[in-house]
Order: sequence, then C-alpha cells, then structure tokens
Amino acid sequence: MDQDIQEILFTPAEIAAANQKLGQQLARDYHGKNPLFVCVLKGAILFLTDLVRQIPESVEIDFMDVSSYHGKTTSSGEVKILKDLDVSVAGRDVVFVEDIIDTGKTLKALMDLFASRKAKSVKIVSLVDKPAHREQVVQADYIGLTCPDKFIVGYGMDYQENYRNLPYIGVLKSEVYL
Ligand SMILES: O=P(O)(O)OC[C@H]1O[C@H](OP(=O)(O)OP(=O)(O)O)[C@H](O)[C@@H]1O
Ligand code: HPA
Ligand SMILES: [Mg+2]
Repeated sequence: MDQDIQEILFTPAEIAAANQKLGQQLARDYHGKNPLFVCVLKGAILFLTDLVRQIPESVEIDFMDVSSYHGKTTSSGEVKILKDLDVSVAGRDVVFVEDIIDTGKTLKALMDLFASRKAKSVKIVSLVDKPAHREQVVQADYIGLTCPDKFIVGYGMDYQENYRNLPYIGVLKSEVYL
C-alpha cells in the first residue's frame, strides 16, 4: 500500500492528537447528556472507535450507511441510504461522526433526513475537512484536521475499498486512479 502513496498528510501521532482534542471538546459539551453518536459507514469507523475512547462518560453508538462515491474519486451526487439507524432519535442529542466532509452532499442529505426526525439536537464531528470542493452548505461543529484539495486515503478512507487500514492519512498517487 505504501508504494501507492505520494505524500503523508497526517501521521498517526497527528491523528491521535486531533482525536484527543475532539474527544475533550465533546466530553465537555455532552457532559450528562448520553448522546447518540451516529457513525457514517464505512469511512468513519476507525475514527469513531478511537474517538469514543477519549470520552469518559457513556455514549451510545449506532451506524448509518450512505454512499455516493461508488468507487470513484469524485462524488456521483446521488446519495443513497443503504442502512438506517436501529434506534429512534426523537428527543436525543445526536452527533454525526464523519471521516471527511468534501462536497458536503452526504451530510446535507443526512441533515435533511434528520430534520423531520425530532432529535433534540443534531451536530457534526468530522476528523477531516476538505473545503475546496464544497457544493452544499454544511458546517461541521467539530473539525479535527483540514486537508488540501487532494484525494486522500487511509485511517478509514478508501479508493475502491482499499487503503482504509493505513494508519496514516496520505495522498494517493494520481497514476493509481488515472
Ligand atoms: O462530502 P462528500 O462529498 O459527500 O464526501 C464525504 C463522504 O464520502 C465518503 O464516503 P463514501 O460515500 O465514499 O462511502 P465510504 O465511507 O463507505 O467510503 C466519506 O466517508 C464521507 O462519508
Ligand atoms: O478525499 C477523499 N478520499 C476518500 N474518500 C473521500 N470521500 C470524499 N472525499 C474523499
Ligand atoms: Mg469511499
């Protein structure tokens, strides 16, 4: 895998530091609230598991599977809900957990869907923000790292389902997908 990476953007230590900071902010803001963390599959799974271990109080977790990239490096624009939550969010403090916000289409679709679900609050934590290609207005409440306008992989993020298990976040060599 390493040979397909052009440049490491965030090392495991930088990712861990971002997780610790985000965990402290969330622990403070959700103290006593028993929030529901909604992990957006599959990319956010590594982030979720590290993030929740930074929080000393109990949080609930659930999963949604939404996909729009379909094995490409640019969003298809069509967001499909492949798996919905198992629990009701009515009256709950919900936190969407994302690995990356890129065009914003995935989170816009999720926020629109949740507008009618009567959650008490809905916020967003994203490990990475890539603001260069935003097509929908989506404001994350908590952001760990900001990345340049490059297609990145690792720490949950994929290209055609590969590279998710890289322990760092790096830029994929363009010859891999051209
Ligand atoms: O802001 P956007 O342009 O919508 O892009 C961000 C979304 O795209 C990726 O998911 P993807 O659809 O590739 O599914 P995956 O997490 O299973 O890889 C990523 O994990 C985010 O959920
Ligand atoms: O840069 C990215 N890498 C991997 N998955 C993604 N989904 C949106 N942007 C990206
Ligand atoms: Mg993907």
